[in-house]
Amino acid sequence: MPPLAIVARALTVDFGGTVALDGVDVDIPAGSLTVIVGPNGAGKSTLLEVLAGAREPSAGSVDVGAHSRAFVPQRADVSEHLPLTVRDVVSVGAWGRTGALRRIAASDRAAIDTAMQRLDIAPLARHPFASLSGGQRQRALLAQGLARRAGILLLDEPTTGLDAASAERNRAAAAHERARGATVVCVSHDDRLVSDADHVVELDAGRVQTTHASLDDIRAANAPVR
Ligand SMILES: Nc1ncnc2c1ncn2[C@@H]1O[C@H](COP(=O)(O)OP(=O)(O)OP(=O)(O)O)[C@@H](O)[C@H]1O
Repeated sequence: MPPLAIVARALTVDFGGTVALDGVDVDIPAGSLTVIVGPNGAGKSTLLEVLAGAREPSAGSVDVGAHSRAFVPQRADVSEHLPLTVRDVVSVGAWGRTGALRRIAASDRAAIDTAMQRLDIAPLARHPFASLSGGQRQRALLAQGLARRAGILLLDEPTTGLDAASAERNRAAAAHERARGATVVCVSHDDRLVSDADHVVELDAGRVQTTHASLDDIRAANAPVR
């Protein structure tokens, strides 16, 4: 049994009568690429938010040990009116390491530059974030997550709505993070990303249906990937 980066037990999230998660237990192996799959409304994004520490569950526990976490939601939570450049938005990723009011270290600046290059947004560094297209914003937010250099990187649908080249770039970024030693957890409907996974968690109606070591495992079990 490999060491675990995340141990979640009996997670329940109740949105005032809508039970999004209903007693979910998940173990995420350290250093794995885990993909959470399932139909619309299954509770995937809610589970990712709870694993990221971005949402308190109604009941249950999440243990990440000493790992730091970086969470990349699907959409930007950045006001259109804030005069932030793309580089500013990516730099927020380093705040998790330095604190917002401390000087950004040279190693953090290098991580910010590398993340922007990896997602091919370096030419947009000085552009206002609000002027970016949806796909460009998604890449900037993923770059923000990479700049954090966290032990656990949680990505909500990192390839949805992107052109083929951008989707491939984001899959490569996830693979690179795993190769760096990070534990990467994605919610995705992307078969290619699922086929890269070491571990697949299938959710339906707020419950874990099955966990699989890989896409081949799912196919062998005849379970459709939705
Ligand atoms: N903030 C919220 N308030 C109330 N209900 C919510 C909220 N967020 C999610 N839900 C409900 O919780 C359930 C699970 O939603 P969630 O977004 O986690 O599903 P999902 O599997 O990520 O779906 P999709 O594939 O469509 O993104 C759904 O019934 C949804 O309507």
